[in-house]
Amino acid sequence: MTNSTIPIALTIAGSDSGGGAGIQADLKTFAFHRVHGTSALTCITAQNTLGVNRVDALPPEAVVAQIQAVATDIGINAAKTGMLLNQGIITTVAGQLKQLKLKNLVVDPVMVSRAGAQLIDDDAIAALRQELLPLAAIATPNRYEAQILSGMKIENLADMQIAAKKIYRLGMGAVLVKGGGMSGESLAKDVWFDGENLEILATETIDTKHTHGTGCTLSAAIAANLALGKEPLAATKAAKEYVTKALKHSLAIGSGQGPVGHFFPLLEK
Ligand SMILES: Nc1ncnc2c1ncn2[C@@H]1O[C@H](COP(=O)(O)OP(=O)(O)OP(=O)(O)O)[C@@H](O)[C@H]1O
Ligand SMILES: Cc1ncc(CO)c(N)n1
Repeated sequence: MTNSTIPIALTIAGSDSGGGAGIQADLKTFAFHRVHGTSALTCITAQNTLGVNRVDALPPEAVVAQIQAVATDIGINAAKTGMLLNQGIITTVAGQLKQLKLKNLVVDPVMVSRAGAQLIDDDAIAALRQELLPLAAIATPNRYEAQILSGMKIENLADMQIAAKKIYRLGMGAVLVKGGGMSGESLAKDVWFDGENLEILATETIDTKHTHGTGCTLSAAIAANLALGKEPLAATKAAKEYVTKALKHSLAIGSGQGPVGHFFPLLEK
């Protein structure tokens, strides 16, 4: 039977040749949620479980053409942005998203990976802060991105809560400060702030080094859940449960940090 009612999600992000993060993680995550995934590539990374070897940007016009191709024909119920790399792409993407008046927008402000790789030009951070983040329904900085956006050091859960409140002032609907880069008690606890509710989202902590792509997978899962009609906080809680399960079935491939197992029910032996 054909299906004309499947929700549509769009990812605007970079390609990860290793298949664990970026566009590849996003499309797998959308598919797992039974959401049709569409994509606008911003850049191509030559990347594996050990790190990023090379990045090639696409021209901003090419990014616009991809977004327009999807928006004018297929439609978009929810979108996420990931690695946008440079100021030109960020400004252009923000302009497009403003025009589309998309309510369900998740902005993963990708700047630094947990492995320490810088994934954005220095002069692009201001554009991200001023032009894109205010359009987000939900923004999902990791520990290091939250430090840059809040201008404070984050050492513990209390710091994450203060940072969440500061970042919220940039104008998004809600912020989730992610705790994958924390240690001790705060590891894998995320802080949610939407202007009213300050909540700690905690799931089981998984003892694995194979965490490549957790952030991309989380923001894609939030977008998928928004496309399915969930409210922002419920969408985020469900996404965190999904990432935890995918981490439990992470893949020990390559000699560095392997990716999460996006299709874990199919991976069970
Ligand atoms: N070991 C772990 N056990 C359980 N959950 C984890 C673990 N590590 C990360 N997470 C969760 O994964 C999600 C992504 O957070 P994280 O801080 O890892 O993002 P990130 O640094 O953007 O990821 P990446 O750059 O690797 O894509 C969060 O919900 C976080 O709590
Ligand atoms: C393409 C891409 N996007 C995002 C991240 C952050 O994990 C990455 N490592 N690579």
